[in-house]
Amino acid sequence: MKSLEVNLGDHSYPIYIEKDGNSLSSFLCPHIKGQRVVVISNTTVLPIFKSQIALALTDFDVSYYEMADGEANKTLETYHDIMTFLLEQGAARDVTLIALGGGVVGDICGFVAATFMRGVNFIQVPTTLLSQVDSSVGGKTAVNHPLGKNMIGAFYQPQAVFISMNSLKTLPKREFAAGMAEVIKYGILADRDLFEYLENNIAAIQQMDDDVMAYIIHRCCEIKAEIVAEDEKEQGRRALLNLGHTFGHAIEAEQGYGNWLHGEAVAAGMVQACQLARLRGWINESDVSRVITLLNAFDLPTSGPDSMSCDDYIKHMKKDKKVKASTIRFILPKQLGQAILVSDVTESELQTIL
Ligand SMILES: NC(=O)c1ccc[n+]([C@@H]2O[C@H](COP(=O)([O-])OP(=O)(O)OC[C@H]3O[C@@H](n4cnc5c(N)ncnc54)[C@H](O)[C@@H]3O)[C@@H](O)[C@H]2O)c1
Ligand SMILES: O=C(O)C(=O)C[C@@H](O)[C@H](O)[C@H](O)COP(=O)(O)O
Ligand SMILES: [Zn+2]
Repeated sequence: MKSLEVNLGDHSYPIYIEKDGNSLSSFLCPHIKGQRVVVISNTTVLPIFKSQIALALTDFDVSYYEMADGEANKTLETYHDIMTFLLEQGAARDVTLIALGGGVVGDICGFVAATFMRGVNFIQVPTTLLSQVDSSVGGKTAVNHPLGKNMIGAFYQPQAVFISMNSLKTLPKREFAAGMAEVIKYGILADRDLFEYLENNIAAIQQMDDDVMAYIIHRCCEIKAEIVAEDEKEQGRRALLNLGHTFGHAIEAEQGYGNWLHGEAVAAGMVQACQLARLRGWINESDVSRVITLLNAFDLPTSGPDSMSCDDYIKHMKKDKKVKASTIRFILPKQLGQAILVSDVTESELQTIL
């Protein structure tokens, strides 16, 4: 068992990382405040882990909410259904919500927790690689709007994050790859050594070698925890975690939520960001090729959908949350391992790379 802390003063919390999930009960229970627990999960994940979570929660009064699977259900309608379920179950301010699943479940459960009776306790138990390295940490909670990704949400931190690497064993290959896109993102934006470690350990990652995955998950959580501790509400540096997302969110919204997985859209978006940086002479052709080669190793897309025009991207990117004074802002790599926020990308530059 490894653990690290997200240092946020009076709302600091631990991230536990374990290989087999055996300590679920001993690490989870101290973070549950009352007797009532509602586990929010989905129709794919709950059947796999219900007996394990039920065993860990034998001392509590537990109910389960199973949402439909998929990004297309990260909506206000599902949010409303969960609220109705909580009220019908008689949940009160002393309830603890547990998000058991990937980023979709985590984001929606977090938003419910932030707003049910103006805020209740919640714990993240992420079961996908993407949610273990990214979405369960940092307190961004949200649902999608047809006009834009994560448009309705709140910053609301969990009480704890419990990662069992064992859960990756049942994860479909395509979902594992989508998680690798966010892993590669950390290498590009913050840690050249991590990027090189990924390049040097492709086979071990593909085989989900325990030690290699433990290192990767821990390092990604460490980078995210450090950035979030410095800038919880994205007033500055946290925006760097959005590398690839300005383009990626446009792809997800334009293609219809769930058709491109979030990680796949981010992969294509990171290549587009690298190409913009290359155009400006910041990173060289060989760095762009290294990013593409690494993404290719996990069968991730390295360009956007052929059907999308530059205008299609711009239409969505104009609604991006980083827009300031009507200007679309992008995260671009200065070099491998360092990224910056830029506000002066021209339409002509976009036309060139898209
Ligand atoms: N809040 C944040 O900071 C943040 C960060 C990154 C991504 N996100 C959001 O996260 C979402 C993507 O998350 P995701 O990639 O985890 O997708 P997801 O939640 O849709 O999970 C992917 C698929 O894997 C299934 N699954 C989950 N765990 C499993 C397991 N152990 N075994 C078998 N199947 C399993 C799910 O049912 C689903 O079908 C997007 O909505 C994205 O916007 C949020
Ligand atoms: O935690 C963050 O900050 C991130 O940007 C992480 C991203 O990987 C994640 O997809 C996030 O949900 C995007 O945030 P948004 O504010 O662009 O919706
Ligand atoms: Zn993301």
